[in-house]
Amino acid sequence: MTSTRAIRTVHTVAALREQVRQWRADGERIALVPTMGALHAGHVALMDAAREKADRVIVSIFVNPTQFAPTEDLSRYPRTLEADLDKAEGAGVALAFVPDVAQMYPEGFCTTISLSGPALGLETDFRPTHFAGVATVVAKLLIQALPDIALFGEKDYQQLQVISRLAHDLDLPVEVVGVPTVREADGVALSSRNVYLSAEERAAAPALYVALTAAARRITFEATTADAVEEAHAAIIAAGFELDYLEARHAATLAPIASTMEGPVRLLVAARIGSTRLIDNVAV
Ligand SMILES: Nc1ncnc2c1ncn2[C@@H]1O[C@H](COP(=O)(O)OP(=O)(O)OP(=O)(O)O)[C@@H](O)[C@H]1O
Ligand SMILES: CC(C)(CO)[C@@H](O)C(=O)[O-]
Ligand code: BAL
Repeated sequence: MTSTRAIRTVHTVAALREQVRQWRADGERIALVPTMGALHAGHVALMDAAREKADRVIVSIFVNPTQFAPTEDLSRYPRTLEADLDKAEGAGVALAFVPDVAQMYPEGFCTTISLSGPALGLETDFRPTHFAGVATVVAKLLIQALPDIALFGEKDYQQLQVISRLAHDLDLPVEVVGVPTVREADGVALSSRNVYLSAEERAAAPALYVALTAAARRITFEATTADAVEEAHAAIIAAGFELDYLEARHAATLAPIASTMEGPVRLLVAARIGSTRLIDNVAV
């Protein structure tokens, strides 16, 4: 069957590499936007930023099993490939790389990346195997596509710092670019997992961003982080969430930080409401 789409879809590393080889021969600059699909306006912002910085944009769509713990939502994670291809095409993406699990993890696959630094604490305290899975799949994608730049959302702020460090430490010849979080009008960060929220849970969801921005304002005044974090903690619990973490960290290293005198501060939160786990973060 011949596709009528302007976007080309490939499923194998060999086909991805052949397309990249042709573009490189034409002297074109290439951007990669890694995703797990279920694309929304947050992903489109990454693609738009990629279009501004490169001649050709590749989006990868792969729900990576190795970053999910056995108890997590791998089986129910939203999968909307046709709508995703429409959105990517609308955003001017030239190529969708849509591998299956056997393509990414063939029989006998047994290599993972071991992390420290920005991977310590926060998400890792609650999803201990998560970043090893993310780092391994992102390293594979970067080596498969060899883009000039790769774009990631600040919504997953710890992931962005882990990947920046990974690319630097492994001398991957790619510039890692962070893109600001796209939010709903009420402040809720767009996320594929928002579809899990009931109407009542969705109504409570802005509490995360409201509490974070209030804490950021207070820290700007007081310099110290502890009291503002405690106040935000209480506000989020009062809104009906169970808190995994709410912490002030150094914006680049993600080391714990007590005051703005020690460096730039980022506030990061993960909280659960019903069966949904949301994350968010703001700069101070
Ligand atoms: N609201 C957003 N603003 C900017 N970037 C985003 C936003 N949501 C996701 N991204 C980025 O899109 C890329 C792909 O993310 P992913 O496919 O996991 O989507 P997601 O909405 O974050 O889903 P999940 O619910 O799994 O967290 C990541 O770099 C992520 O940070
Ligand atoms: C970077 C990523 C595509 C790796 O699977 C994923 O963690 C995501 O969507 O943020
Ligand atoms: N956007 C992060 C992917 C995950 O939570 O698995």
